Amino acid sequence: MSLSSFSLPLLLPTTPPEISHQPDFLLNPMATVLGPTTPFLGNNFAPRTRPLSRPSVSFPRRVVVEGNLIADAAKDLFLGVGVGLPCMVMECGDVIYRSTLPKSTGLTITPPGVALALGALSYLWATPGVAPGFFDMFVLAFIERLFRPTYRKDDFVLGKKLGEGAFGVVYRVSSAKKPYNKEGDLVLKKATQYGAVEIWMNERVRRACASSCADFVYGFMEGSSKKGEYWLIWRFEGEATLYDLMLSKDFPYNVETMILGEVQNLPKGIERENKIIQTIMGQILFALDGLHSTGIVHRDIKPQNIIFSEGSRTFKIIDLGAAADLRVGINYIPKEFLLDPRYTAPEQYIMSTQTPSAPSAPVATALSPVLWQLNLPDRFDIYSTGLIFLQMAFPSLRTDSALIQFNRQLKRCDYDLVAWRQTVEPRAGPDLRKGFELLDLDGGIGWELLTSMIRYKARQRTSAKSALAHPYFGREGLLALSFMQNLRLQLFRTTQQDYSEAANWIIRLMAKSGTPQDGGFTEAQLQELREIAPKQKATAPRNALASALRLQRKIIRTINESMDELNQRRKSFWWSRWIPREE
Ligand SMILES: Nc1ncnc2c1ncn2[C@@H]1O[C@H](COP(=O)(O)OP(=O)(O)OP(=O)(O)O)[C@@H](O)[C@H]1O
Repeated sequence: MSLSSFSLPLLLPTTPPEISHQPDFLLNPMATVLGPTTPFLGNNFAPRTRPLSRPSVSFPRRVVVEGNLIADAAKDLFLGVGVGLPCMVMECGDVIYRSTLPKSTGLTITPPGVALALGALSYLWATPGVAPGFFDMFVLAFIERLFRPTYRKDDFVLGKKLGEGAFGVVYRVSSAKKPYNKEGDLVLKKATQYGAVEIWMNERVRRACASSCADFVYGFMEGSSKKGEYWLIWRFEGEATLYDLMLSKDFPYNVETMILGEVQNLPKGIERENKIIQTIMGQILFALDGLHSTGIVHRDIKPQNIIFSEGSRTFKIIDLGAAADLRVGINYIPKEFLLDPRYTAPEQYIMSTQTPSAPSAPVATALSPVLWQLNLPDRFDIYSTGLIFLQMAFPSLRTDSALIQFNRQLKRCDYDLVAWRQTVEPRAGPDLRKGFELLDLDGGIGWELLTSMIRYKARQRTSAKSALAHPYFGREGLLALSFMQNLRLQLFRTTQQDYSEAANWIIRLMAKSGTPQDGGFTEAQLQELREIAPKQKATAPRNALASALRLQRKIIRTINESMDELNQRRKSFWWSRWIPREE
């Protein structure tokens, strides 16, 4: 039995309207208020064809029309949401005259319904992407597994050791397996801990943004599950990392032909260096944007983990062992402290410390857009990338000890890069001055980009995507900024301001625009404005802001509590079951 037929006895007037001598408003008082055909009440109450006896209470026509409009909108809303009494959410027609039942049109499209559907779609596609995540996990990953080549331990001939970290050893290897041995050298990492995480991340990256990271070939577990080692194989991308290249006194000229293909027709100097650094930064940010768009935060961005790919002539990211997949909540708080303190952002955690562990995968996936927006975890990598930018611009900051010292100085300045500049610039040596000059080119847009990346608060840092849209990367040659680029710069600045900066900006604007009488505000008036602004008591916008912040805190608390609750139940590394084992 359908809902509507089940509820009919409850909703119907017992006396057929034709034979009733009672006034209509007694049978159905609301019909009187909202008009005889008000859809809000369902047509059960208001037959369309029967002649109506006029109610004794009459309303002006305008009120009735407006009432109908409101009722229509309300019905649309109920239809859109699909929640309400049966005849509110579906067309029941006239129960007395069944012939008036509306013909089924299949789908009822209403504006609130469309708005809801669009809202749901944009939530599902918002970073890190709930819907693409499900497609990736249950379709793409599955298909990939069917078709990709598999490897075993004996398929490799070990070569030179390339590196040894705390969690694994890396070798250059060649493949003994035909026909893959023709495809050039490979890199093998024998990883103990975090090998499974790294395999997961590399597979995700290969499907979502292959060009961002070193070309991953295969990963499997070698040996028994207790004492097993994870073997990870990549294509050999090239000999040099950005760190190796930056160690050279010739940097950035040693990279010029590698990335630009030719030597620029410019004399050696800061303009030429700026162009090379700009290209490297663009490539790093492009790779990062790929990772972030798919919900992966690297967390160990440093020159040692950026390799130059000789094949594609671009810089790529390596070493995803410390990465976190925010789409499914894998590894976002590792047990050990994996991060490199030299390049770590001040917050040290990508997620609020109130969120100590990841929820189960379906919950994490469903909540991932909310968590992403609340924490903006990608800004962690942006800070590290800002430090790389700084090191490229200032030769004197390229050594480890200089970087550590810089970090201390910056901390003393409360992570305010402008304050740091004011402290060091007056007594700067030639290397430091050269760096400032390079960043000050073209009206200081390089410096502006740098300061938008190195900020204490993650929320105030730019994202990889908006950094890529910064005019620093849009310049044609070294010409002055065009009108459009200036506009873009203004837009970038506006979106990057925090509240206090915005207030100052408005004050400056008012100072410039001036008053009609005396052509501008006096310094005293401006000072007054500045002082008045922060002292303002409970105004409506301030109250709204405070309520929004309270609500945000409440949402975080609620989510965290539900996560902790979910985590009480034993959560295994469900995803590590996806890692193949060598038979
Ligand atoms: N795809 C690749 N192509 C060429 N060289 C690579 C590749 N992957 C890694 N390497 C080399 O191996 C070195 C170590 O790699 P990786 O950083 O992934 O290992 P790790 O054990 O995590 O090291 P660490 O803990 O020091 O970061 C790199 O510095 C790089 O020189």
